[in-house]
Amino acid sequence: MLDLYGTKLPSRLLLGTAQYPSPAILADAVKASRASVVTVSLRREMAGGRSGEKFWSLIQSLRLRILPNTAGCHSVKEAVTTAQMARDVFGTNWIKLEVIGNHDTLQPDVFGLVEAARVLCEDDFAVFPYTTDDLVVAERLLAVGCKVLMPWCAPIGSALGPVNATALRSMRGHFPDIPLIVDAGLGRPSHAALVMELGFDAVLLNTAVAKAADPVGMARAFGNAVDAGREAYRSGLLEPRDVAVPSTPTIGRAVFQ
Ligand SMILES: CC(=O)[C@@H](O)[C@H](O)COP(=O)(O)O
Repeated sequence: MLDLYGTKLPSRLLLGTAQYPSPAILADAVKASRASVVTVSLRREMAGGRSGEKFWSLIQSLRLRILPNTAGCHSVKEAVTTAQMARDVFGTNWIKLEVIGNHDTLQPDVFGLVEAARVLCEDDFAVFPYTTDDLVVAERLLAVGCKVLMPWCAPIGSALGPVNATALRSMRGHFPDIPLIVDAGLGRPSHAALVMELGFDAVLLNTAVAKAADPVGMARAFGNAVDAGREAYRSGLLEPRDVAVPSTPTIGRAVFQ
């Protein structure tokens, strides 16, 4: 089972709740994915008025673990304040911490991220930092109290999939005991399977499901891909090699008449 801050979760898929064609499709997609955690944006809640209330009731009806996020925050102050409000609104100390540093790539401001994580960890938050695949930044996040890391594999919403699988592999190797969740940039179920085969503990995604022609079918496909990738990792994948190795025994000689 996936263990995040002492909470055991049956699924290794975390799903975002934005951009779905309708609330009903969102609910069906979440169920089809078998996700056990959904992310929710405080900004959306606050901006939504009555529709925000309905959305929140829907999310609650799913009876899943909620991971509020600080999506859209560009400074330490903004992210910390949003996290503190989210704790009150959603009744959880879990926070997916985003401090965005660049408008074009939506990549994290890793300096602000470490500082915001420090403040929030001191305030007893369970911080899930949305970060890059940089090992030094990862060390800093762990040093200030994060117990989970969430590296991107490509820019949010890009659907590019793992653009630097080598860096992800290296991250897994450096932090064998830290839960690592790939967050952002996954476009296809095969991308999710690939990062799970690398030994990542879970994936978090949104756009690839919400914007699919059939979000419910795509959610199911991602759920299956995550399971397949995890089982493949646990079953011991073969290392690729450059030379052929016969897969059929060739002892003896065939007799031709
Ligand atoms: C939903 C969420 O919390 C984000 O970090 C992000 O939106 C996920 O990325 P994709 O939308 O690229 O899957």
